[in-house]
Amino acid sequence: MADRIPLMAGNWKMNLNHVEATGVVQKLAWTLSDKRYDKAKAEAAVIVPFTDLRTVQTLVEGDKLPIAYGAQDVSVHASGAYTGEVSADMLAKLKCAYVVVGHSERREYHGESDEIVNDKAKVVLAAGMTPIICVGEKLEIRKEGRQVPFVLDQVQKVLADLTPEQVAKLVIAYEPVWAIGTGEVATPEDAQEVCGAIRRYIAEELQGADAAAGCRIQYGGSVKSSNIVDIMAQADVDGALVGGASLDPEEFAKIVLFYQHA
Ligand SMILES: O=C[C@H](O)COP(=O)(O)O
Repeated sequence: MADRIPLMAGNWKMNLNHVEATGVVQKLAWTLSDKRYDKAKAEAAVIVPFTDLRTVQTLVEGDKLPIAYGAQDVSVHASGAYTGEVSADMLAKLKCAYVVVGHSERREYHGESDEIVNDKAKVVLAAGMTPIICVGEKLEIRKEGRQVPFVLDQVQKVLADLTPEQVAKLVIAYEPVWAIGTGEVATPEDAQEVCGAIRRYIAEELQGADAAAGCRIQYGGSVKSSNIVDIMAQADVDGALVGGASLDPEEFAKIVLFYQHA
């Protein structure tokens, strides 16, 4: 896995208000420190609702916690009359390290296309943060055995016009939609098949070998402490985007600390 430090990102989705966030982040930090967490072996991040960001920032900075944080979405617009939107500069001002773009729930419920996801990735990069760009196929595509070409087509579109240097630093999350929140986890081999194909495609067809070697590719979909070790044993899986299991700080800490059992 070269020198790519695995990224374990907990996507809280629309769960945990800012008061609850304090307790969860503190408990996560205590548990990690208790278990001698080593930042060089895995990076821990929480991807929280917008309303939690300032609280999490204050906690992380104040107590110097070894936890990165970020947002779940961003506007493509820089500023102006876009009611309800949050700009990349606003997130950068809150010192977000990461911004998730193109999550399948945004694609499904808010009609986000690959082109919008590409625009969002660009504004995140321009504001100095790292996008976690989500791709993944629905069940019918998987049943037809078309998951690899389908996801590579998404990858080509969401990475359009990005430079090799930008791609080397970003994160791609492969999340088969049929495995999200369903308890239906892809096998480690399923995850490797698509993550490996993404890396080869970037190397051979898109931004080149250095970009492919630097880019971190996560798996997401019903990740738990009981399956993370086998998933992380795959050559092209550089971490996980974790939904439900990240709401429990003890369970999420076990996922971050997967390397202690690898
Ligand atoms: O962003 C996270 C994914 O949607 C996975 O969610 P899940 O772990 O609850 O299946």
